[in-house]
Amino acid sequence: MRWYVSSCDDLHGDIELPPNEVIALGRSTETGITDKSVSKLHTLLKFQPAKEVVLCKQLGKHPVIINGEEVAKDMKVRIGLSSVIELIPGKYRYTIQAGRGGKRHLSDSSATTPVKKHQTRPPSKEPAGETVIPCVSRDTGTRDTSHDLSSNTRPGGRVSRELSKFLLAKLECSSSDDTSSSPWILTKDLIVRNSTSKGSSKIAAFDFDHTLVTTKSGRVFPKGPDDWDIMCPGRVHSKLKQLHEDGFKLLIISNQNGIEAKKTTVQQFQEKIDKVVSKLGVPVQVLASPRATATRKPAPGMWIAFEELYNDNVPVDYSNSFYVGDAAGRTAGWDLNHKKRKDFSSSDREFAHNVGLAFYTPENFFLGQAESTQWSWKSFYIPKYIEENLPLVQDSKKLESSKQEMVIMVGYPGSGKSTFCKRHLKSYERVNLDDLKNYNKCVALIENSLSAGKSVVIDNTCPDEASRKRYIEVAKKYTVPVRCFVMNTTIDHARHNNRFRRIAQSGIQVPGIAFNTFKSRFHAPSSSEGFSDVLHINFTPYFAEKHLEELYSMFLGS
Ligand SMILES: Nc1ncnc2c1ncn2[C@@H]1O[C@H](COP(=O)(O)OP(=O)(O)OP(=O)(O)O)[C@@H](O)[C@H]1O
Repeated sequence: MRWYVSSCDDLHGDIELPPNEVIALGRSTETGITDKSVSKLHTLLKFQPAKEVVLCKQLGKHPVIINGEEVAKDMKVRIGLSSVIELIPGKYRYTIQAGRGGKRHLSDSSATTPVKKHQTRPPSKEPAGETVIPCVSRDTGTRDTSHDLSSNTRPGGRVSRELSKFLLAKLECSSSDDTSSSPWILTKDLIVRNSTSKGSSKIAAFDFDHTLVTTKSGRVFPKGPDDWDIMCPGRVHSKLKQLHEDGFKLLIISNQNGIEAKKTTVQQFQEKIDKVVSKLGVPVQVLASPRATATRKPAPGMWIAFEELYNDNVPVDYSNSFYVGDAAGRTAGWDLNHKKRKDFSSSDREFAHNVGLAFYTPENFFLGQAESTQWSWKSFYIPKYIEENLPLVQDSKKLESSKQEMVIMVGYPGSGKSTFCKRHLKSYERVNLDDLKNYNKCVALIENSLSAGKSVVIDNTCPDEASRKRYIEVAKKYTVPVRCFVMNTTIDHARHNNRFRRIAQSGIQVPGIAFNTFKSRFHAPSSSEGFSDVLHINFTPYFAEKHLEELYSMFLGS
């Protein structure tokens, strides 16, 4: 399969990306770009067929925008098919395409290779600081109002069978309730309203609030159960009717966070959906998530449940299916008039990416407006850490000491402290406030262990001097040296771990405020507090099973 870079603005024919060779994209007679803000060697591209990625390095002094994210000079990123590169923000847009045939030309079939092969400054080895930007659904940046889904290059869904099975087993959801004539199936993790339409390989899936319905009052959140209206009614009605006639199964996939937050009830949601579905006048299946487990978008649980339980065992044709949602990560002023507020998140776009569906915004899908390229992913995206391969600890310092000691861990909730202690300080007594419930019990366990000659590790967040001092005092009493291990995990990464713990291990999800509290209290530990050494621990991912790594590598929200 050959890969190409295509000008979205039809500036010239497609440029083939030769495998494992570096080419430059920039100002040249061949590209026709004369704009001085584009350098001659603006962006270097290297197609790596074995990894199915294109490595991009930015050389021009102005940043490029890749999939909505700014990439500064000298930064490298890896991108996939359908990724969009803007050489300068909003201008000279290119997309990565694949094809089996020869070179395609958008406008000039006689175009020669339009950029010079770059010989003098090839990227050296892949840098530690390389960022990975996931490839995106083909809507991004390309003007696509026709929804010709046949050109989607994505081969199929992204979720493996193992992960599907794993998550389905975790979720409380069921395929049917034979004892009831109601279309509703209510379980802890999923609210389902069955439709009369049969399963289909073609799925037209939609978010609910602010995609199919809006509030009558104009508020973001409805004032009450009757504060709703169909979005741009004419367009939505005709589009859904057409899709239904064309054999698409219509599906709503919606987070209903208000239920867990007790702002609304399941019954109120059911009443609203009944009215909306009746007003839409076409059969629509509804799946909604009442709590923040694997069914909460962007996690893939609702889609997995749909595919496995609610599509009459008909396999989904991903080249003919898509998802439309308003949570697209667009920045403020993304519209033509620069008036629109920023999207509250990118969870719809992330959800579509996780499961492998093409993604559209409602403005593009229903109103035919060009997709804005002003967007970015809002959730943490982990593969860059997996690929960075940082050493666990700098300078090959020893983790377990041969002499008795106390280690105090410091790090955000969810930063991986407990996992680290269990894996790397196995012979130490682990003292955890969450397990023991109070400080006195912690001190008792520390004293017992130290007097028995055993090393201890304090596995609490310990953000500031005061929270560490009380443990250092106990160590002093036993004349045992103390080291401090600080987790380098960032706040966003820790939030990601927190979601992963809830989804994969049905563990606790620490409330969001705990992260901000840690951040505001954090005071970097120093040897002046009485530490014989302070070590910085890099988060080093480890997974016992492949499907867990797969889940961890997805967008999970926060
Ligand atoms: N090295 C790792 N590789 C893969 N997953 C990890 C790793 N470290 C932690 N995790 C996952 O991240 C989540 C949080 O990890 P862990 O419970 O160790 O954090 P913590 O800092 O002890 O959190 P808390 O302070 O809230 O108790 C868990 O689901 C865990 O499985």
